[in-house]
Order: sequence, then C-alpha cells, then structure tokens
Amino acid sequence: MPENTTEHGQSRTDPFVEPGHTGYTLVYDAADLVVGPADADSPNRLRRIEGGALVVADGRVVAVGDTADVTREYPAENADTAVDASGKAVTPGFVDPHTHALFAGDRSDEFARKLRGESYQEILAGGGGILKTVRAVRDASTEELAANLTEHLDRMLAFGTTTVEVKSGYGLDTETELRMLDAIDSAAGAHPVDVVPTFMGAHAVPEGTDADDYVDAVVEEQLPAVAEQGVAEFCDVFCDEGAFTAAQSRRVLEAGVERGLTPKIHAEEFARIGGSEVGADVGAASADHLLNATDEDAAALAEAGVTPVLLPGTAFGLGADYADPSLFDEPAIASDFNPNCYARSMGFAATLACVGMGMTPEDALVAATRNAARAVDRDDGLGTLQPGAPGDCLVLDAPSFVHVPYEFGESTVETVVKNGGVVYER
Ligand SMILES: N=CN[C@@H](CCC(=O)O)C(=O)O
Ligand SMILES: [Zn+2]
Repeated sequence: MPENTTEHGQSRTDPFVEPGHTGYTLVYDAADLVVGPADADSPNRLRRIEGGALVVADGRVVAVGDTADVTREYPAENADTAVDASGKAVTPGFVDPHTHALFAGDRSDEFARKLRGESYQEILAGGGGILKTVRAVRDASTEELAANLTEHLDRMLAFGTTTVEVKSGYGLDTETELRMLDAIDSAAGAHPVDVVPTFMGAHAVPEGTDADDYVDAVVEEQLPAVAEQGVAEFCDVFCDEGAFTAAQSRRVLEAGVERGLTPKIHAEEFARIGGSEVGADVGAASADHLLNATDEDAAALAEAGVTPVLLPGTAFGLGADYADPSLFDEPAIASDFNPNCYARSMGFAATLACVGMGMTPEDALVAATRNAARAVDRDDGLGTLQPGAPGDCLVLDAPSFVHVPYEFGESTVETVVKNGGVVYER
C-alpha cells in the first residue's frame, strides 16, 4: 500500500487545497494523457496532452495540463502521492455500465454445450442458463455472495474498472433478490470500486411460473420491498423472446419509476420485440445489447436521450453478429460480465468493439468511459479527467491509450487511482 493512503487506498479527505499547498495527488510526465472527449468543434475526437500532468484533491481533479505548468502550482515534492508516468499513457478509469457480476455456481458446461450447437435460449428454456444460476444463488448465503462479488471487483479493478453497475436478477423471489442487493451493498461498502446497484427481478420467468403471474409478483411484492429498503438505483428488465414481452417489460419499468427507480432495459438481443420503443417511452437511462436494433430503434433512443449500451463480449461469446455502432449516437460499451459472458475486462470489450464492431480506438475509449458514465446517469464528469471530475485514472504500461484495445488477451493497466488514492499497482 503506498504511503498516505487509507486501508482501501482512498485519498485522505483533506479539505480542498489551494495551489502550492499539500494534500493532493499528482500524476506527472504522462506520454499521453487522455482528458476525455474533445470539444464539439475540435477536429480530434479526444483531448490528449503529451507530457501531461493531473492533480487530484479531495477526490476530484483540480488541475490538468502540461507537466511544467501544472507542477509550478502543484510541485511533486508537496504532493501526498506523486506518480511518475514517464513514457506511459494515462486515461480516465473505466466505467462498466452493465454487469451481472454477483452470482454463484458454475456454468462452464454450457460453454461446451453452446459450442456443440445448443442455443442460449434452448439452454434457458430447459432450466439451464439464468435458471441454473438462480438455483445456486438461492442456495448460497449472503456472505458467500458478497465474497464472490468482492473477488470479481478485485479483478475488475486490476483491469482498470473504477465504477461498475451490478444487477440482481438471480434470485427471482423477494427474499433472494433482497439478499443479492444486500450482498452488493456490503461488498461495495468495503471496496474501492464504486458500485451502482440495479434491481432486475424481471431477468427470467422462474420455473413452473406463469410469466404474467411472475410480473405481478415483481410489481406488487419485489419492487415495493426493494424501494423501501433503498438498495437499488435502477430497475432493469430482460425484454426478449423467452423472457418478458414488451408489454410486461413496460409494466415493470413503469412500476419501478413510480417507486423511484430509473429504468434500464435489455433490448433487441435475440429478437426485435419492441424493447427500444419501451425504453424510449419510459425514459430509460440505457437500452442494452441492441444486436437486432434497427435505424428506427436507434432514432427513438436518441430522441428520448437513452444511452445505447453495446456488449461486444456477449456477441463474441455467443458467436452472434455484433451490434452495429454506426446506428447509434454516442454508444457506450460494457463487459456484460455474467456466467454466460465470463469477461471482466473493459480493455477486452474495447478490443472487441474495435475489431468486431468496427469502432475506432478513440470511440471505444469514449464508449468505455464518458458514454458509459451516462448509461448510469452520472453527469459529474465521471469518465473524463476534466477539472471537477472524480479523480479516477489509470496509468498504463504503454505509451498511448491505443494500447488498451491493441494489446488484447492481457491488461495494460499498471496503476489505478481512485478518488486520488492509489488503489492498485501491478
Ligand atoms: N440476456 C440476459 N441477461 C444476461 C445474461 C445472464 C445469464 O445468462 O446469466 C446478459 O445480459 O447477457
Ligand atoms: Zn445483462
């Protein structure tokens, strides 16, 4: 653990410092400091500074610019922590806006079954897939669930994720959905990664249950209990063939809005059944997957200000056609880490976004940071390193940010700074 950091490596909570005073973290001499998306009128997609420096105080970026200029006001010798980034790229921490990172059990057998030709939906219809994980989660204690999530958060942090959304949805009854959300809360409270909790009771129809009856239970029992406990920020639904219809999805999300939960929707993943339209109508923060979305869907989402979240790892793992990013305004990308998509790395998602979906490295980086922050309704500069933004950044063992997607199969992340504290060093 570096000096001047707390148990979890968080920065000291000194009051906001005046220039020249102590109480700040400095990252300096970066070969390629990526501040974030450039101004709309700039010819470049990203604002990048060669030889750049960054200062974080009280958890927020307070200065960014050329190292000589920045260190005149914030010298290295006065810093609580000074990180020499010579020859290295520095980027905002990754925001992963779609995961099912809390689960139990093992579904590696299904990987082999899918390779032999069984489809995801056939496996689900036969009681496997999500339903297999539901059985394992119901059997696990809340402590075991929290420990599982902590292990995944550790790995995600090492891969550069500093904010992650995590869904419930493997309980499918009030007690287990609440236990999942409690486990998310307890793992999150003891971990440097910021965790955004999402209630997803409408993830699958439990075995032996009528779908409409189950939607009644989600709306009348689960949602009120979740809202009363204040343990979720978003409400999500799997709107697809073999899961919930557009009408059922609308009902769940509208009920969530009434209870103060912001909607999200899994839309047009396997079949185009109207999820985008529902997402647009209910004012969802994001519509996710979108493999089968059309121009019309993309236009509806754009008009309603819904962030499209593309999940290239899912298509890769399923051997399916990727979503088409050119349809969408400012798409985000996410890992979709879950037992069906065992990929915790946003760097890998960025590689697939480039190689599989045809995004540029610039677009992939913005998708994994600023646009991903929008998908979880964060508008405080998260996903950028502009002054005022959270002090979450990555120092890469590489000379430019392009190495994030370029070096696939391994991670370029050498140091992770969260709220100004060094929380991971390789
Ligand atoms: N498609 C629905 N839900 C998850 C998969 C969950 C699972 O298979 O366990 C997803 O977003 O990919
Ligand atoms: Zn999902």
